Amino acid sequence: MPAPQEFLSFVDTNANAFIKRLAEAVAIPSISGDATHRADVVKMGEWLNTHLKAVGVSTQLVDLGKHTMDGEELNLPPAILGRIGDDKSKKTVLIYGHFDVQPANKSDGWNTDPFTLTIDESTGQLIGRGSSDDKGPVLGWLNVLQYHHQQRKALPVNLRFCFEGMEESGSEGLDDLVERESKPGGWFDGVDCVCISDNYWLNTRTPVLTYGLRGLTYLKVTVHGPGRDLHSGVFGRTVYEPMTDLIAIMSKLVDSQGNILIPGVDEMVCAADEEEREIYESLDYSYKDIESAAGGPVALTTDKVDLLMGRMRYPSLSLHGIEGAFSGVGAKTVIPAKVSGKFSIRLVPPQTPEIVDPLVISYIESEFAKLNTKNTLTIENLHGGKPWVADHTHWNFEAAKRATKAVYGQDPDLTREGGSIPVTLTFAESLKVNVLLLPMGRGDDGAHSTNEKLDRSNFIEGTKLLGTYLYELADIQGKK
Ligand SMILES: C[C@H](N)C(=O)N[C@@H](Cc1c[nH]cn1)C(=O)O
Ligand SMILES: [Zn+2]
Ligand SMILES: [Zn+2]
Repeated sequence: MPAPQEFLSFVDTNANAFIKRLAEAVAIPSISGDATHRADVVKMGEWLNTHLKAVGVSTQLVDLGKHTMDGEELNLPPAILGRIGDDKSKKTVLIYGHFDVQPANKSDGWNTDPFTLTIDESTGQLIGRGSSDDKGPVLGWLNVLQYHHQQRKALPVNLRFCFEGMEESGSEGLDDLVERESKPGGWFDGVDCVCISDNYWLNTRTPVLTYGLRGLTYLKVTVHGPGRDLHSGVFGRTVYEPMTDLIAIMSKLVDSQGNILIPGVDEMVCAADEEEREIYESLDYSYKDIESAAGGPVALTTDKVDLLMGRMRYPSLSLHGIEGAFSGVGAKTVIPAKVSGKFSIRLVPPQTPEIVDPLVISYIESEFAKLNTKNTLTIENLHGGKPWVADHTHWNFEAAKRATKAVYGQDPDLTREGGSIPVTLTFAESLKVNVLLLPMGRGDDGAHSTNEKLDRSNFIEGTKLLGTYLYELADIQGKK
């Protein structure tokens, strides 16, 4: 059953109202990684809950308990469970998304206020934190629901929803909820497949369906030294300096070509054979796509297959920052007393945080011992998640492929995503059903970066894609 023309026209007619609603969502700075914004994450969840109920979804806010962040005990933002439809003759689809965002400050290099959705009329870009990751896609589902509710049209499938406010900070508390609700009688009982719209096309031209995600382990290495910050003129060359030790350690984790220097980590992943390289060769991609998305001529190689495998099928280690170091304007002559280096490793099968962390910790400890310093070292895991790979020949993918062809007039590329969505594997394992990633945004959206945007056409055609996918699912031969 193709999506009704009336639905597609409704989306076009209401495009401006949908953008206005996206602006409301972007205006709530729901930054999960910043304790001072925890109330905003809760507010964003309440906003979404209200809008879901307004389009006919029965919802429940679920308390996920507490957690500790930067030494402070905080309430986790409630997750939202939703349901609409209970027709036994229809398939039941679980939709996941997140309403938290990454931090953003104008001073990071944004051209506009990150929490004011700015419409660039010349490019059609909707610029603002969360526009692409993941408020745009989440609101895409609201747009689809609004048509069915307002026009009193039955949905072609039953829907279940799971929205969280901690995805950007390790999805704390969510695995337990998903496992509990996947049991007989639980909220997700009877789910036939899962759809997540929370990643990106590879480029700016070709829609994709995604069948893999990298996992993640995020670590914080702290070097503790003197009892307080010191004057470098008074103490320079007389004490062991924490920053010097930390930089020595951080410089031994990865080289400038991206090779991970921790013994055993890169080696854990087998090399691709010629047949596998051909899969990457067939994707619509070039080093120019990565350079234009990155905003500079910085690709590690011009070999497209090596670039794609670097993003999708091999692990990567990135250095993110140093807490406690002097980073303000001016030239403060300080020796920081305690500094923490933060880095993460994107993991691919068979790697998991449990397997990789011990290798990392013992390597850092042995490198630290070689420094012969009197400073001390601690290592913490801030959060993590396992990698995930799905069967892309499943009817769930076939429905999404037909929907893509119908909306965009072209077949999607099949990709693995370099980013992580920790709960994906939990859905796959707890529900034992196929999970599909159906992204809305483009490869140059700048998720997590400055000037994050979602193209107007991706928001509007992406809404059509999500709705059309539900109609194709209803039609396709599969379970039910
Ligand atoms: C792919 C998804 N939209 C995303 O951005 N996931 C994050 C998850 C995360 C983990 N730590 C912080 N955020 C990512 O891949 O970085
Ligand atoms: Zn993100
Ligand atoms: Zn996301």
